[in-house]
Amino acid sequence: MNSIDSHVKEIERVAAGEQSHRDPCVVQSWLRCMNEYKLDPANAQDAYIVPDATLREHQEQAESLIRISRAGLAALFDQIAADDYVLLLSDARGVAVDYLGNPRLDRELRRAGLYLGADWSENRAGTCAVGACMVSREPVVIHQDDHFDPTHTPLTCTAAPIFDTRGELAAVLDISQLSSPIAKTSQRLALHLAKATARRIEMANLVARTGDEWVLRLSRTPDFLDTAPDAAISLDGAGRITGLTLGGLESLGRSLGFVGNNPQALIGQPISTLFDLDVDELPYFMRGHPAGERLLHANGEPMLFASAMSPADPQRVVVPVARVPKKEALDAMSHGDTTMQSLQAKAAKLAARHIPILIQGETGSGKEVLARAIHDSCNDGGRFVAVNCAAIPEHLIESELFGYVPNAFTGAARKGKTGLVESAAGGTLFLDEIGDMPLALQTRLLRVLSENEIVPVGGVEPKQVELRLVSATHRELKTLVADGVFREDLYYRLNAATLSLPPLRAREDFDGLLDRLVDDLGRRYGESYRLDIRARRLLRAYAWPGNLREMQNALEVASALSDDGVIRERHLPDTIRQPASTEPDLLRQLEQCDGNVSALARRLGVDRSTVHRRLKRSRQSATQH
Ligand SMILES: Nc1ncnc2c1ncn2[C@@H]1O[C@H](COP(=O)(O)OP(=O)(O)OP(=O)(O)O)[C@@H](O)[C@H]1O
Repeated sequence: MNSIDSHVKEIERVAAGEQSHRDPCVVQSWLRCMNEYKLDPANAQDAYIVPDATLREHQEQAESLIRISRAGLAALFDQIAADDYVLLLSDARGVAVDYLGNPRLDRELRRAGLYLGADWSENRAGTCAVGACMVSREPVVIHQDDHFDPTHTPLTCTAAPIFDTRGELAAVLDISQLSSPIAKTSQRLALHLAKATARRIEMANLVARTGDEWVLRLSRTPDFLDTAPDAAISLDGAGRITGLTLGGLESLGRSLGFVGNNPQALIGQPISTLFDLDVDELPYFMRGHPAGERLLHANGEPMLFASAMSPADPQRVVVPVARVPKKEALDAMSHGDTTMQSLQAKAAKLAARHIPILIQGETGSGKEVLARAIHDSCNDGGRFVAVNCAAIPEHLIESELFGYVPNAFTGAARKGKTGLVESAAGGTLFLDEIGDMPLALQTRLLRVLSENEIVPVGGVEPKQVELRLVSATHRELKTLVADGVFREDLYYRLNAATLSLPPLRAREDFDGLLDRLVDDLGRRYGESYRLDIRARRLLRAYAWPGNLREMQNALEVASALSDDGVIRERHLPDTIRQPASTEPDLLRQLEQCDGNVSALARRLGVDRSTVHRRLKRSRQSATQH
């Protein structure tokens, strides 16, 4: 009898009621496969990967959990990658929506179903770790011939459930290997790691979703109370339990006997049903008090150590713009965009010396923010003085910039006036729209740069000024030189150190910027806002001619229109909500991303193969027309 036959016979004997040496969770799953799903163990089926469009739908629904889980999954993968484990995050329907695996094994992993988009629901795939975990809501190891379908018996798979803050199954974390030692005990460490990571993800999810509530983190010992607690619960202002990390709480409850059979039933109950604790006492359990003394009691008995995070706890929020320490202002300008990173490094070096800097970039791309960041990054005590050359009437620019001596001209103040250049002495003069500066003044500016001196209107005595000049323009200065309206010598003087800000549509850190602006709005209005996936996709797909300023305004309006803090498609301006781009539009958008398919894929929120497919279609339709 070959091994497949003996495997099938064993399952049939178990189904007929024979005792088995297998773990109870395996036996129960086999019985479900035979009796409920009517699967045939002799009928081997290949792993099933859902179509791209279906996968995207699953990913969109799990979007926030995927985002919150990412750091935990990456840390886990680092620990297990050397042993050729793959890591799958499956949603509550059993479809792998996130995946980390060794690209070297890509083809084998895909064939085995250890891959993005694989459907591991038990009624389709038979006994498997994801499927059994979904049904039992318990961590499981399904090792080799524990699998029901003979196709999967080479694999070893370990899964742990991830619950949402109300105790519903949200996802399953699975780590698997294509081949493994015979002994099932070889997977003990894998089980421990999967459980620990699932707890961390539940914890991160609870903290991320309860911005305006208290979070009470619980631990058996004081040692890791603030850094790696066992479980957590969230509490509203009246001290009622609004959410919990079910996996952690169950395991604590089991060992301490304090939770009862069903921690989910705690939702809505006052915290006093669990511990001898009142909401007013929570501040005592915050960081700053010795961890060893933050001990919770139940019925007078010491129970668990606790660490409370207040709704305004700085650990819970992204550092707001206003609170960015000045020295780090330059770093805070981007969130992983490579062009910005090299620009920031260049800016930091230039700022350290008094070299004139020219910032180029489309309107609203952040030229003034960059100029301020340069000033703040090495503030030597002087002021940041911003002048918009296009906004001051031409006949006033000279006196505004250079000041004037007493009674210099009719209507001038009797005591004279200090010019903006002089008031920036020791600091930074920011000349916005420098392309609009009249020619005569350009000559005087050149003198400031080369001689470090100014002569006020009506005066003869030059005054010494040391300052950092940062200028900005959204126009092509070279063209202005060719047209004779911008001095060539000044152009060369400024052009030596040019910083070109990328437009928003080309930024690789688009999502980071978006989240940052949404967080900033939340802080400004004391609310908590988030974007739903459709709104996010529309924002990604839009071309943003007005760059960050336009995005900031759109989000400001959308957040005001949202009733529950969720920014949805209908809250966005019409210009952004217009129907999804047509195929010829796609070519235009590709151009805007400098032909970079990965950048376009990120912007549209789809994968690269989808972009390639759509581009092929649009090129075909372009040649047909
Ligand atoms: N890196 C950034 N992160 C978040 N917001 C930013 C960033 N850069 C700019 N902004 C926001 O975008 C808006 C436009 O920025 P800024 O005024 O610096 O642009 P600009 O290029 O100088 O515009 P213009 O050409 O019209 O003068 C501002 O409200 C600013 O707060």
